Amino acid sequence: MNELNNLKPINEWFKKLDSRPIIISGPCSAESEEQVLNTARQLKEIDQVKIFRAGIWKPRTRPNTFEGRGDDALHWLNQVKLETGLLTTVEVASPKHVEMCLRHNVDILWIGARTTSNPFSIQELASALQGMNVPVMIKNPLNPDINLWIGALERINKAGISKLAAIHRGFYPFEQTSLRNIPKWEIPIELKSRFHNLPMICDPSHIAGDRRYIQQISQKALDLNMDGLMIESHYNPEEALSDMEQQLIPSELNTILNSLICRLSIKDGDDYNPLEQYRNQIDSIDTQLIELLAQRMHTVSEIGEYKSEKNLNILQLKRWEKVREQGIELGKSLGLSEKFLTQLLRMIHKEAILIQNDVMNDKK
Ligand SMILES: O=C(O)C(=O)C[C@]1(C(=O)O)C=C[C@@H](O)C=C1
Repeated sequence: MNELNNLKPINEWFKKLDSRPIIISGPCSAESEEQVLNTARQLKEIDQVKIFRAGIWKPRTRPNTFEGRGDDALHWLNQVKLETGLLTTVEVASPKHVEMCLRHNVDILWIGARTTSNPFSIQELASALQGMNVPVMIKNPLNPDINLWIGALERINKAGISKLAAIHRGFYPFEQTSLRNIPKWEIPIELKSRFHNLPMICDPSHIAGDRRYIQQISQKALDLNMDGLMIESHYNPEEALSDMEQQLIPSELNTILNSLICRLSIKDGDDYNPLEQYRNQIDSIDTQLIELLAQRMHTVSEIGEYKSEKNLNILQLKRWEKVREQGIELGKSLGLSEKFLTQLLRMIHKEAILIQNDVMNDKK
């Protein structure tokens, strides 16, 4: 059974997160104090940006590549908070990272795709987060396994984290594609349809791998009703030590954000329409209602045969009163109004009389 309890909408995580979509931005990695602060200062000028992201410990595919500045960078992030008022978020992959982030007042933690892929690591993080009141965002695992993603969300939620979000960053492509990661939009849609209250952020930078595609992926995410976007930015991407091609300078980010259309209402034809699910439920309930009514009328007809044979009255007042009373009593206890129940049962009884009338007339 799918279970995520007490999930809090992202707008309730912090007072500052009062608009939609939530925009998270900042460098792939915190490289130097100058880079972190310069980028943050430029991002602060963009109204929509509320959260500053930076990788501090970078789990890279191969060793001997830049793996982040580690603990020192936490001080730079604190500086960002003090100077710009932006909230901060950092990737954590071990209990030590969690402890360091909490000690340095990082506002929001995120768990990366590689970590989500490993339930052992997730369980260790869940134990470290037990009883903490810190928001956590969980990226999808590298492979398109929705259960692995759900499992990670459940483990962290079970540790008492109710400020929880999923981040869709696309899935590892086994073949070369124009995008760095395959979006497989059906997976976040399925996740959202299983957990309506789970905030969903899209990470267009990692899906794209190339800044040219970030606008269109961001728009698609918003069209799917996602709650926010995590987009990498760097004050000088040409000199970035990692993910150079996908980072935007803050002014480019601003242009993209201004071009995005945020749909406020759910329209027919959107790929994800929560109403559609309720309507499917209604359809299925209505089918059952009609089938049950048909069954009831079939029994009424059989009673009609019996009454005809034994020459009994169609109208049985005592029985009708009992049917009405017990129906109203049950319906009221389930929250239905007496007026509605009275009308409904009266209609059913009227139809029963008509059916029995027909049965008896046929027998004449
Ligand atoms: O119990 C019967 O005698 C019925 O025929 C069934 C039924 C009903 O619809 O519930 C129909 C007519 C009677 O007046 C009372 C009840």
